Amino acid sequence: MAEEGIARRVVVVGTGLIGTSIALALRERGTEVLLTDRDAAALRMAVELGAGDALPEGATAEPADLAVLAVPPAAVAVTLLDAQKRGLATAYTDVASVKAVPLAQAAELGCDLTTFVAGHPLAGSERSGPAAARPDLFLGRPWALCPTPDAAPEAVATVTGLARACGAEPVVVEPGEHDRAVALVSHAPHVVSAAVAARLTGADDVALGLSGQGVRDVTRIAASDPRLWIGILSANSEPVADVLEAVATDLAVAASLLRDGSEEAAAHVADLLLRGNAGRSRIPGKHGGDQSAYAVVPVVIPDRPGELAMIFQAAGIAGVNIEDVTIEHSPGRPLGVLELSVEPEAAERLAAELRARGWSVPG
Ligand SMILES: NC(=O)c1ccc[n+]([C@@H]2O[C@H](COP(=O)([O-])OP(=O)(O)OC[C@H]3O[C@@H](n4cnc5c(N)ncnc54)[C@H](O)[C@@H]3O)[C@@H](O)[C@H]2O)c1
Ligand SMILES: O=C(O)C(=O)C[C@]1(C(=O)O)C=C[C@@H](O)C=C1
Repeated sequence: MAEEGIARRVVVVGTGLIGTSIALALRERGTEVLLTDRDAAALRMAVELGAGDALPEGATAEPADLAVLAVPPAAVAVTLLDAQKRGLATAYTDVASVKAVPLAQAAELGCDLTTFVAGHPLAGSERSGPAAARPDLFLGRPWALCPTPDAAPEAVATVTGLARACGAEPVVVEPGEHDRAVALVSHAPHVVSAAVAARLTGADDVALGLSGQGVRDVTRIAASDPRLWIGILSANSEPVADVLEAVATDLAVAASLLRDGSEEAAAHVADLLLRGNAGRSRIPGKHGGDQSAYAVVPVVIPDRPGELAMIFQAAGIAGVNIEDVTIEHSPGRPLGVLELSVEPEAAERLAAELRARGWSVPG
């Protein structure tokens, strides 16, 4: 170990979106990374992206400090068994979106659970494969860790160090609790997104042509790889079904109230919308903070090269840290609205600096 909890040499098994993103984040910190994937093209691309070197065939001369198994949930247990038989590393972790089933499979296969600490970074994308990988994917995101009672403290320290090295916040949670939690905040939302997107398969050109940002936001994750997601959902079926049934009840009640058409019925629909506002406001912002804690400074920006860079530079000159950024494009016009989230006390200073430099800052 170079320093406590920080691995010097890491093997990444599975060079898709998550494995390559972890490898890139580690490479930025100078960690030696060895890569392997059963798909030769995915491995080659990860190597070309600078994520590390290909792991030589057969056992490595000296076990790495850590092997990260970034394969689909159904492949975690067999991949762990194989990696442990090859003596790839002194500690092992996975990144699968579901935890209880792969852990039970690993125990059943006779894997060594003293060196394995199951993990799950809560960051990703609707895109798969190494081409979509980013070293900053995990910055400020939670990274669930589910050590079993058998896990050695050294293995827990090494895997905690991996999460921190990728810029994430480790959160220790029991596997069953993890799976129920992600059913609510990740897996059921995925199915709901797919159900909304599925309505569009029969949409005509007029309807599709009127698509705004709302439908794009609600359906972004519906573009994900169905093979990966069926593996996730079927390994967490009961908790996901519980959430989907509750959502389906809300939707069925809303539909019947809308058909009713009375003022009283509309008030009940409004109640669902208000519960939606309340639920949405409970999602933590960056670093687990309250997202409503930031003030938003809107800036009208012409669609010109270098515009964003100049705005960020002006924020730097004003000594204002930008916590988050969104861009709303104005369809068919060479304009957009940039929304800069900043600490409330910095909002006026930033607005004044930007106005002084000629940008339009409404409000
Ligand atoms: N996609 C996300 O947003 C996301 C986020 C967090 C965690 N995860 C989890 O990360 C894991 C990987 O997902 P991904 O999005 O990177 O998928 P991906 O399809 O981009 O990459 C998976 C890689 O694993 C390889 N692979 C599959 N089976 C293998 C095996 N038996 N041995 C070696 N390599 C094998 C594939 O060839 C592929 O390159 C999954 O367990 C998933 O649940 C995904
Ligand atoms: O942002 C996305 O594209 C994701 O769907 C990422 C997301 C999530 O639901 O937040 C999806 C599955 C993972 O297990 C972790 C993260």
